[in-house]
Amino acid sequence: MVFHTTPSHASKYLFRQLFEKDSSTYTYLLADVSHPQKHAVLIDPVDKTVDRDLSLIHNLGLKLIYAVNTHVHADHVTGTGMLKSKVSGVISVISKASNAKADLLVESGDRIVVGDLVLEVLPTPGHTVGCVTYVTGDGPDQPQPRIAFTGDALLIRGCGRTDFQGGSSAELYKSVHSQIFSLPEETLVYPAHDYKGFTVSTVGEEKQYNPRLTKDKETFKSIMENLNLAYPKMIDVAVPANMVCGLQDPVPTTH
Ligand SMILES: N[C@@H](CCC(=O)N[C@@H](CSS)C(=O)NCC(=O)O)C(=O)O
Repeated sequence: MVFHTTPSHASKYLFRQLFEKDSSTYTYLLADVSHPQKHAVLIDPVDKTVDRDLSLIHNLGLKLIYAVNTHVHADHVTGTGMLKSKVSGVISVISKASNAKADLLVESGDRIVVGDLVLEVLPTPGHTVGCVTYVTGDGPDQPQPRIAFTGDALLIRGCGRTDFQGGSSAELYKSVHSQIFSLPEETLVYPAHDYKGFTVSTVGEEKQYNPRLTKDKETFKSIMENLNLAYPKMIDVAVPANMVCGLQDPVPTTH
């Protein structure tokens, strides 16, 4: 149990931060363990680590309901399609704005409900057109402080690049400031990647120390135009696959 919850909720929700080392991707497992069936959600699963994640879910006695993506990833294939093929009833989720296929296409203000746990959808385009942040609800029965799963919009002391998939530095600046930096300062920030060894931050910390997003908009745009990053190695495979959630409607295996 890692949530910094009030004592009354300390044993209600389960949270795990999982890592896929080849793409430095974080996957998050959340569950309402007070729910009779222990409903669970995976955020940003990776194909290579689906078996690890399912083994954990099995060990913990959880029932996976949702496999959720923050966006169409360019550096790895999502595990969403594999999860659907291995666990019946799993609902794949991505934003409507991503133009990708999934069972549930979410947009601003939508809520994903997992037991009593609520994930609210905040539109945070800029790294890609369809990026969203999922933030836990602010009701009294929700984790305290709130938790924001920012995908690649906001990384710890960084942010997602804006040079492909409809990326826009001006849009990303607006998204982070209006949607994420407006959350309570103590809100925990859990990104989709980390390349520096960080695991978690807070909105207040990023508002103070993020070396890109603390700058004015024009300086930010200039920083983003001069990152000179190589394209992700898997982009040509990952983007088309992730437009169908890895494998949206898998053909059942016959033996
Ligand atoms: N070397 C990796 C890709 C690294 C990279 O470009 N990361 C993206 C997020 S995944 S599309 C990014 O936005 N990075 C921002 C930054 O400042 O590093 C690979 O080849 O896969």
